[in-house]
Amino acid sequence: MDLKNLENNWVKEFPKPIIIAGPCSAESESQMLETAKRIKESNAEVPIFRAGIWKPRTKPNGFEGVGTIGLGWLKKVKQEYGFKTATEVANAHHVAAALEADVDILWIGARSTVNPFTVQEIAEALKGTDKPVFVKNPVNPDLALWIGALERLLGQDVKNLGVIHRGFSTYQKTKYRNIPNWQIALDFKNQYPNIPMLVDPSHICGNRTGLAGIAQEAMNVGYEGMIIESHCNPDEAWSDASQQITPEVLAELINNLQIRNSDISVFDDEMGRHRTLISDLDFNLIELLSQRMKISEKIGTLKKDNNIAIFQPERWKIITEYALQKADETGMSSEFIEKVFKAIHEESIEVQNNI
Ligand SMILES: O=C(O)C(=O)C[C@]1(C(=O)O)C=C[C@@H](O)C=C1
Repeated sequence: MDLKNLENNWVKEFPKPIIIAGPCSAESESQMLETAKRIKESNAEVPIFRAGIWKPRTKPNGFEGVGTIGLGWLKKVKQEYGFKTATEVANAHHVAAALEADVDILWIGARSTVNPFTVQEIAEALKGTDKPVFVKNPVNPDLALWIGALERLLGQDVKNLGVIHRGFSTYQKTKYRNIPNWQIALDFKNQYPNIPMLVDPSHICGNRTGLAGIAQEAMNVGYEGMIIESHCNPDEAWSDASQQITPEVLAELINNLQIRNSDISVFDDEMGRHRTLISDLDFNLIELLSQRMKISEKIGTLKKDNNIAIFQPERWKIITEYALQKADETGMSSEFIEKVFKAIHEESIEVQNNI
């Protein structure tokens, strides 16, 4: 059995988009029940209630979760409000306790996905379970590590799988807590269209204002749903207060989501024409790039014969400035053109280095 052949029929049990919502951490029975009640009363379609029971914190002395007592509260949420329940597991003890408490859905967090020993331990503890298990992307942008974690689960006969895109750590200060790096998630989706992918706007944004935008972008590219943090009193939350929203704000966010149709055949003719044009342009782009690299090779030979450094910052500065000016004139994003030209320059230097 291969990841590509998994049927993942468990998804069909849930309305699309699948929404998992609830507090970052379970704090008390009353906090859990009030959050659950208000999500229920908001009438948003949320079939699964989440809560962190064990919290991996960056530094010691932070709130590390209430532990197993919280599993009883999750059970109450299920009994009183009919939600399925979900929590994160990070070692074999967590798995044993969560299975014992009949939590319905489990996920492996981003800090665990990076560690093959941890993933292997969790996978072995989950051996043969038919509960759905989600794997969050690793904190570093490594697609193979993400896929490897799923393979470890499948190796233990865990066949109901899903993934969560929660963004990637970066040292740079950005408007995100974890930069989305959509391309990695889309590469995953491309390779494994049969594995449901949820977005985690809370961890990508780290604040309340960006959540709706990220959730919508994920729906636009065909994600199956989202996992999002909601707390009855977000400002007083014991963990990640700045990214949690009330159940009422959550309901508004869900109700405003536009869900797109994945079937493109309705536009067959028009889409076909546009796609032919794009194919032509792509062909020309590659032709031009190839011509550019051949000229770079000639320059490279001149440089080698005359013992001149390959990297020429003055010339490169002129090229970049011109490209950015053109980007502006044609209404394209300067970040995009900068990225493209950096990639071209890198390759050009490589070509000259190989002479
Ligand atoms: O103009 C040159 O010297 C080149 O080799 C070409 C080129 C480029 O690809 O544009 C490559 C390397 C230099 O750093 C600057 C420019």
